Amino acid sequence: MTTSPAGPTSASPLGGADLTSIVPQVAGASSGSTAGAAPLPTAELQPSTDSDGLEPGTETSTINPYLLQVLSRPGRGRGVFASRDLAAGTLIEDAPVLVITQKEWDEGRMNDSILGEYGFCWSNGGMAIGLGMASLFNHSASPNVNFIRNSTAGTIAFRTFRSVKAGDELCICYSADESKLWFMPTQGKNETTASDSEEDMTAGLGALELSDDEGAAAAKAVKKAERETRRQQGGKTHSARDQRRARYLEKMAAKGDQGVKEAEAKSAQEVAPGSQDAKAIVAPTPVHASSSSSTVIASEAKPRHNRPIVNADLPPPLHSQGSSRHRHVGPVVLTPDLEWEPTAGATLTEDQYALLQRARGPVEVEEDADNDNTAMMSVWAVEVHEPKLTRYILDFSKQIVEPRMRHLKRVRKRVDEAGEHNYIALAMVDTMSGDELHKALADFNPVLANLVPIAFEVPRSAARTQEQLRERNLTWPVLFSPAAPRPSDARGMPPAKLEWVRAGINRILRDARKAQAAGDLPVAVFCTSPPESIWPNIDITGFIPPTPGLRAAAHDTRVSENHPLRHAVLNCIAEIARLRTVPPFSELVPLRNGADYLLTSLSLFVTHEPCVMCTMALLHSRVREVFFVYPRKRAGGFESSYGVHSRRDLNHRFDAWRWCGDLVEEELPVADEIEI
Ligand SMILES: C[S@@+](CC[C@H](N)C(=O)[O-])C[C@H]1O[C@@H](n2cnc3c(N)ncnc32)[C@H](O)[C@@H]1O
Repeated sequence: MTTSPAGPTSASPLGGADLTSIVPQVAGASSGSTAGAAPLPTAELQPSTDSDGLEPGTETSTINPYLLQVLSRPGRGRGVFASRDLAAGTLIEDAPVLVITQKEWDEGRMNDSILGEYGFCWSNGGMAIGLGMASLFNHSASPNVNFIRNSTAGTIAFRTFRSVKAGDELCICYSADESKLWFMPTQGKNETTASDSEEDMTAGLGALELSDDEGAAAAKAVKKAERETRRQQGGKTHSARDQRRARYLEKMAAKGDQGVKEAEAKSAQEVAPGSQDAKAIVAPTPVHASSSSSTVIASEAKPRHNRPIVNADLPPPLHSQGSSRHRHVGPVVLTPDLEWEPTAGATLTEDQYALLQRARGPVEVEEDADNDNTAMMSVWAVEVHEPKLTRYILDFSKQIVEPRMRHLKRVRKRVDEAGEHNYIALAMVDTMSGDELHKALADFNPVLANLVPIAFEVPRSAARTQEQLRERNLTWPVLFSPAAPRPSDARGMPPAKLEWVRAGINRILRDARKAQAAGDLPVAVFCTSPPESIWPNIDITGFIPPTPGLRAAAHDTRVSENHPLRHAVLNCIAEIARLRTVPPFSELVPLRNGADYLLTSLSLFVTHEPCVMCTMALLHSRVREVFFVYPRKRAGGFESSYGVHSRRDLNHRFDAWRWCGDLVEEELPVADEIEI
């Protein structure tokens, strides 16, 4: 294989290094998926110079099995190009990196040097300089390459995520928000820029504004706050949301420049809660994610079109494969887990289990009614004296559609001294009189004219337990329809779990207070994989073990992000979704089908009963249980009549528990008092 004639320039972090020295690494890493892609003879590797205004003279030859080329383009310098068609999902580069610690980076003022344009954010706030082709991928708002950092191996893998034609430039996305770039991106062939996008017509200009100039950023935020105030003074009616936002900006302004910058950065921030700092995103580095990470995903695969690119070549969008479809990117920085002291004891005392109260949805209310063996209803039945009439009577009964009788078996046999009696249930007593039924039978078939309707008291519902079945069959045989096993109260909960729940509740209350102090609504969430010591018995309950170590915390950011959908629960689910796309979570193989829904077998703590939208999101994510403090009787997802968490007409149900114990922090506003 030929050495790059252009090689690295003096401005390159590679210095005078010979690129051939990394070829074995690249070839080795790629060969697994290259199947027969032998390097072409050098004669065929000549870079194209005839189109696209490519500048001759600076190109390399192809240097790896995928025949990537380095070509220069006016306005954006060198870039990486495909010299042959590549299928989606092709690993085109697996580049080793040089890691520079955060201290070295800062002390060496490397951000201000040429390296600042080439560094990838790395774990623990460090930066990495990618060898091989890694540093030469240009930015595109509609990239065709994803990259995944692996801090353990010290490499960055670059993979096409849609098919690429020979001659296409291979681009990654440095940031979905082009206003955070430190240069004015130019548009490549067949590329969409942010400024073309309907979403953001000013993104290009934003790039100029977001320099390192702190004064400009602060001035911009102050202007925004002034606009907000002017709007308020204009005598318009303002929503509580507008007012909260204005108060938030005022608060930030009162904190001085730093506060204004924070507010500005937060509004602009697109990374998920939990990602470390917004500064890294606006810093002049190709920061494809925010700073620190143990192993980090990078590219934002989402193009800036409104519609996702649909391409038959796309690899399956499994988050377990690490191909992120998610807008949020950032490092794996897990929020600390709960600290708790498991208490001894086999069972909870009466006082203890009263600390948790089930939020009962409509199904449970219905099931409670079903549990009442004395709940009866009246039906008309006829006794069949001549077996040959049975068929006619059953045909007649099919004409009467009565949902309230669905749980009844049609025929009841009874044996007494006089012999065997067979009765067939036909209609509800409250829908017709005995005479009307008699006439209907005769009209249906004259052979039924002699039948006399008899009123019976029968069970109102199917049997949920074997015991109920025995009991109810004594009056009339009913169907057996066992209810999902669900505790009616916390009595069966292990005492250790109660302490764990207490720790979770204390934590969200503290987080809510912090959110409130920062100007947001005091609503906080913590979602976690419960410790194995408090799992239910897997063999009996069919409990799917949760993803170990997976956890996230979030709070409501509707005020600070000025966005109506940034509810705490949604923020938290989004963070879990993001975490599942990055190692180590992306590398875990689901234990069984359905085991890798976003919140499968996870527990979630939330200060306030979630709204219906958030409850539905929890249901879709298959959360296992939710603990909350403040109910929202009017519009909550649990305690209102919606009872989203436990409906028979939805395909998942989960437990919702209200914490009724002491609160470590002084009380937060109750849910119906804050506008959430
Ligand atoms: C990581 S380097 C990419 C390789 C670089 N083009 C080179 O020649 O070394 C990042 C720099 O490339 C340039 N660049 C990347 N994408 C660009 C784009 N879409 N438009 C203009 N310049 C771009 C910017 O100057 C940026 O600072």
